[in-house]
Amino acid sequence: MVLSELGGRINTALRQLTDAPVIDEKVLEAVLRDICAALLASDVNVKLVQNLRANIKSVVNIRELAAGINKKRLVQKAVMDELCRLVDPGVEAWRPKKGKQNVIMFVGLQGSGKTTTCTKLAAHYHRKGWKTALVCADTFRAGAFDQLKQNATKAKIPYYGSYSESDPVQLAAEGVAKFKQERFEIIIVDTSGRHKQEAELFDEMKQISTAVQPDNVIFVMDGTIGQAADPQARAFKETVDIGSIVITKMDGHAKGGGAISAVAATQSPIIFIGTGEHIHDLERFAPRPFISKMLGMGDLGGLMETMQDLKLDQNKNLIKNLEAGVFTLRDMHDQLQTIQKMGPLGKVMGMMPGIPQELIAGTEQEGTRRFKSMMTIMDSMTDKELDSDGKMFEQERTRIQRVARGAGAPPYEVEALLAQHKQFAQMVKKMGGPKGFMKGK
Ligand SMILES: Nc1nc2c(ncn2[C@@H]2O[C@H](COP(=O)(O)OP(=O)(O)OP(=O)(O)O)[C@@H](O)[C@H]2O)c(=O)[nH]1
Repeated sequence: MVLSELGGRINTALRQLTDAPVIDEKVLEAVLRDICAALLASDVNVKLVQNLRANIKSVVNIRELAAGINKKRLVQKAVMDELCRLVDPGVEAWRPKKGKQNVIMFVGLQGSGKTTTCTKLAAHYHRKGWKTALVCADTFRAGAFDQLKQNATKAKIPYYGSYSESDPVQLAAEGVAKFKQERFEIIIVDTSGRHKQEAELFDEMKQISTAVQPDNVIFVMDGTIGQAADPQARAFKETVDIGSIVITKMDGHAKGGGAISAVAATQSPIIFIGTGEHIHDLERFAPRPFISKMLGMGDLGGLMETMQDLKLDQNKNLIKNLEAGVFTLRDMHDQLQTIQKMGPLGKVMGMMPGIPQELIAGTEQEGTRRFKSMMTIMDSMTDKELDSDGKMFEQERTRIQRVARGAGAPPYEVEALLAQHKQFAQMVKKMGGPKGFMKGK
């Protein structure tokens, strides 16, 4: 899962607030030190980390806080707010307009994932009912047109390109003109990349931009890029008017922090992240849900969208329960089962509230093992237990022993699962109800 290790480390740092008998400046210092170290290890830009630390310290002035104020919650909130600010330039992301010919131009270095992301984005809009087309203006890399053609054909998306025309500006202009005339609503233009920020690449980008007059320029950045992200993003921003960012390769072991900090350099919002090589491996990005997911707190909005996209109707009960602010052990059990149906573990997992962070971290194999162990524990519960809020385990602790025996697992694993469930049931309760998060959906 994206940045799950960073999320885990930040959570560990924050746990010091719970463990300390009194929260004083020393404790706050230790928490901030560990959070900053974790961010730096994930390649988040050094200056941004320094700002984050200073901002939190200015909000949480331990010595001057009045008695009775919940310091732990104050620190947690300040950390959450600052992490969100890190990925939020405070600019509203561009949105295509219905009934208009929206031209989107992709830019980025070679191999950053432009061509792949163009098709992913086209497929995304196509799924949502927009009349979408692709234009390949990458004449630099010989295989680029074939790659786009292949992906577009698979996704049933009309495309334009040429094997013989070598002028990318002309190709782009022709393709866009053709699709505009045919009243396509989303016209995505793929451009070529180069090994590094060369003058030639930037000249070409400028010329294409002048020729097609894009409504939005998307800057595609490789998530594994590290601290080099900052100068790269600045160089692109100075040449073309970047409107939004997509960060790719955020699956696997990408640290991601470097690319994420590019938000500050470009002052442009990240709109999607790429999480794999397949056409559906594109996740919508929004600051708060992303941070919430990174910290293992789930992303209900993203989850709902994915469930709708994948037409997972069998989860009607879960949706009903979530809306009512209820989250039983059976809901947790069903969530895990749903993951199995959704394909590779870890893909959708981070979006699901109630899925322990430890399950997401580490390799696919480790995840699968932990996943199976949780399923076995829940399969050893009775129907009454599964449909409950888990309190009966606290009241009758022999139930824990019985389930552990049945699952062949140590009792502490059962307790860990129950603790996790409790935490998320509380969160769901807050989000449900008349004013809750789900009501805005
Ligand atoms: N794992 C993973 N791989 C990705 C992702 N996005 C793209 N890739 C892979 O990255 C490689 C480069 O992607 P391309 O789309 O060809 O990159 P490009 O920016 O168009 O490259 P040029 O046309 O040479 O400029 C391909 O092997 C893609 O499959 C992603 O989100 N995750």
